[in-house]
Amino acid sequence: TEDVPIMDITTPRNASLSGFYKRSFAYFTIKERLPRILTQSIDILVRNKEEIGKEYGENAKEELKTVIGEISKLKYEIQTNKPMQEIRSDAPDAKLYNEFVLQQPNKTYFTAVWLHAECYMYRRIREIFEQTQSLQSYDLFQIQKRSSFEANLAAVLQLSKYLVLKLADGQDVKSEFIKLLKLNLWGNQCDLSFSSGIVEDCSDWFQILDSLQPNIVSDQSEDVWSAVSDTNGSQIIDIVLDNSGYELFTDLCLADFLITHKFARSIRIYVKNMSWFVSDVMKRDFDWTLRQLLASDDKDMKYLGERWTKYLVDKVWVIIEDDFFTLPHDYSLMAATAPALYRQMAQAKVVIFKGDLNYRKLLGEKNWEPSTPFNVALQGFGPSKVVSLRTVKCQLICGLEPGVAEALSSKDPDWESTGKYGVIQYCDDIRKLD
Ligand SMILES: O=P(O)(O)OC[C@@]1(O)O[C@H](CO)[C@@H](O)[C@@H]1O
Ligand SMILES: [Mn+2]
Repeated sequence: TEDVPIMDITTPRNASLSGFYKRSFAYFTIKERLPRILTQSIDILVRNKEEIGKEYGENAKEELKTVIGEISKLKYEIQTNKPMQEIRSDAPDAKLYNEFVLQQPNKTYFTAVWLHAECYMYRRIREIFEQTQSLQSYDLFQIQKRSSFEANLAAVLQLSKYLVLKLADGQDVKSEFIKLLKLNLWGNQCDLSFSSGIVEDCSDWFQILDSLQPNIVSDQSEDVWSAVSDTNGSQIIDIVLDNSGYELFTDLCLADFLITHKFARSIRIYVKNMSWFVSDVMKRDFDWTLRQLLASDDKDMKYLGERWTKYLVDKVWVIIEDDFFTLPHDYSLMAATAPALYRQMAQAKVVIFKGDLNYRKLLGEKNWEPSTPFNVALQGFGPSKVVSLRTVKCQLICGLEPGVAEALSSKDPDWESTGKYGVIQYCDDIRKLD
């Protein structure tokens, strides 16, 4: 990357995050994290070659060689700051990608908007598998996602018991809801693109929930409660998922609680339709998780598996796959790019967005002045009431009291990229843009 005109500065205020700013987490991600994710994926393919051959046929073993070559090539293109090429695919989203990249002023990995470059990398991985005969449906990150769920079984077990015994009793529903909301927030720490494939055990959250309160740097859980517990109007709640494993389990517990206490008649659950940011949930991860619960020896886990399967059968829970969630577009572009999805979300009482990537998309990947109100940072996006549950894993934020960001930076300079802090933010007065 010697000949790249990277600026040795932090991200200027109000600029888009980009690898162009050397003193940023975006730069670090493109330089170190993304290539590492690709290297580790190759290792996993090599290690599982025989297994893959058994499952996908002998031809798959041959095609794996091509796949590995293509992934290495992608890694080289990133590291040497090449321009993002056209995606060669007939899939409808490929056309949108190609048009989108073409419109951007900066097309190389380090100079593009970070969100665009990072989404594009995962789309290219998809393209590599699309071009094979035998590995069309292979999910590069499946092994990691599954072992992360397994590594967190203790926490899943603990939460199952709590949900079945305690949260069903109807005592102090409000405080139980807020507790579950916070538990769900911290579940977002379990993200594999962050731990670069290293599975972490996030058990014992209930014990430490109170002690984590100071780390919620913007906490609008009271407002979330008011919106969710409103029994007038729409009784549909939307959840835009993030990661598989323990986080997904906490999401389903929240969705379960909302149904049990009649805060929603139905929950629509949005998933990714390709392997995404390593740990993000696809429909098949969701189904696999339910199968794990159904097959469990633990009676509470099994019971939840049965109840949730019934919710799906009865369409109390509905899983929705939509291309929009794997496009590089931020949410302010949803109304124009995916109008049907936008109208659908407008039917919801609230839409809950999970995680850091969704937050980046909500804020348009812009380095806002941290005290900017959430409703301004949303830049006109607001099909309905918007909730964000996000642990802070990269350098953008809004809705903080003046001085909070500065105080955190002096106390803990890396505070924005560790996932140690979190926000629960809410907006019901969208500023419409003209
Ligand atoms: O959306 P998630 O799972 O909470 O986080 C996704 C994430 O790992 O991807 C980005 C960088 O690769 C980071 O901003 C963030 O930490
Ligand atoms: Mn994720």
